[in-house]
Amino acid sequence: MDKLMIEGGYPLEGTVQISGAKNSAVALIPAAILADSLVTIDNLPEISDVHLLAELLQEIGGDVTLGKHEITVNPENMIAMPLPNGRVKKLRASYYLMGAMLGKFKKAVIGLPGGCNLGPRPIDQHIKGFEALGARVTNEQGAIYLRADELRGARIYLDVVSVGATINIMLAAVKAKGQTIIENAAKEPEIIDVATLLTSMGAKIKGAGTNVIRIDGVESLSGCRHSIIPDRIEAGTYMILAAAMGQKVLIDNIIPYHVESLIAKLREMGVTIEVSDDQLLIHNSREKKGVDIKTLVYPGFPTDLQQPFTSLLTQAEGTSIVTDTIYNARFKHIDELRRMGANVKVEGRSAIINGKTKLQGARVRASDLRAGAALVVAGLLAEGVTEISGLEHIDRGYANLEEKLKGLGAKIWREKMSEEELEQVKS
Ligand SMILES: CC(=O)N[C@H]1[C@@H](OP(=O)(O)OP(=O)(O)OC[C@H]2O[C@@H](n3ccc(=O)[nH]c3=O)[C@H](O)[C@@H]2O)O[C@H](CO)[C@@H](O)[C@@H]1O
Ligand SMILES: C=C(OP(=O)(O)O)C(=O)O
Repeated sequence: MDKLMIEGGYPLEGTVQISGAKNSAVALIPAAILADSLVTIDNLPEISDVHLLAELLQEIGGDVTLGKHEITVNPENMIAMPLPNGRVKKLRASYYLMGAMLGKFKKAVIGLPGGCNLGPRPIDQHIKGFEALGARVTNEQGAIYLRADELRGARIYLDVVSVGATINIMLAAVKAKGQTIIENAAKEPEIIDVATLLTSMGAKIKGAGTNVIRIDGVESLSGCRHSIIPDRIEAGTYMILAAAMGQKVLIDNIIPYHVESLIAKLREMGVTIEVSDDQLLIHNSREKKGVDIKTLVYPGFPTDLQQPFTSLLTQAEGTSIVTDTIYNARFKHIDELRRMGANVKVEGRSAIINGKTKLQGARVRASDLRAGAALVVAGLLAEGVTEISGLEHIDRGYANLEEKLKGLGAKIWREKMSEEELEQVKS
């Protein structure tokens, strides 16, 4: 197992290319199950979640070719093979196999998903949707069993605005008989991306990106080619890094409109940002003001950027308050930031940060994907060397992190963990 080593204090300068969106890719790959012929998806990020999903599609008989930036899926020989254990537990998005397999085969057995441990992450709204479409859903020893004689369109009001439930219901409904209406749907750009792929396959979907989505079921879906949108969370992470340590950093291949809430907050802190069609130029300012953020569903400030943003706030003057309204326990990075010298405390759903503080390199552990991003930001800011374990989380969502950061001038490398360190991580 590797650890990430960062020698902090070096300014960042240059251009970083943003990869395709993780949270699109992990829904688009399962969506390919629904087609009758070859689906090709490009601008694919090189992340472990993509590898796991490719392997899962192979487990159910898919003919899958995974390249560096492209995946092709031939679903012709797929079968409704149960997937109760193994890889499904290693990522969150394995829950999309439920919607896609139910939509295609009218049955599926899928283990409960894994993913970042951010406190409770129920899937009751996904199940409510599947049941409304006519499926019988049971939980048997940690695996979800879904069966339907036929799927019929229904009106489904989501009690909680959920990205996963919105996409999963779309996947199950595209081939159902009649019309499905999802009310109080999530509006994230990744939902539009999935609807775009399904539409290219022949689905009839209106309203993706608004809070009411209408789907008219079709008999069959065919193969197509699709290009994934840029990852707004990866882009946001590099924007935060540029604001923390950058002199002049160009963030390339993005949709600036998708990161407006972050642009607004960085400007409020005193960071200068020039916006063009598919790029952002970030100039660092030495003095940054503290700001408050509250995470909200899109287009509000994304919960997935809350953790790296907290590291940046340790460098801002005054008190900042970060409140996460989506996940109440998304603060596992705070103890690690304190270990590095940050003056932060957690009260209820908020982290209170007093800046500006000098950070010191330390041995820290990434408990989840964006906690890892927070520690990378802190490591680049800190004096001395920071050692980050828990890299398997970071590798779920950041494509070529070291190469991208080295290209900007960071001192960052991977090292094998010693036997003693491995024992410490396990205990
Ligand atoms: C693979 C993927 O796309 N992951 C993203 C997705 O996760 P995910 O789709 O799992 O997150 P949701 O949007 O579903 O969750 C939002 C909130 O709704 C709650 N909830 C959700 C479903 C449900 O059936 N019942 C319920 O109570 C959750 O506990 C959470 O508090 O959106 C999150 C919120 O933007 C992001 O942090 C994740 O990066
Ligand atoms: C929470 C995240 O991922 P997942 O839902 O895949 O665990 C994330 O991308 O920040």
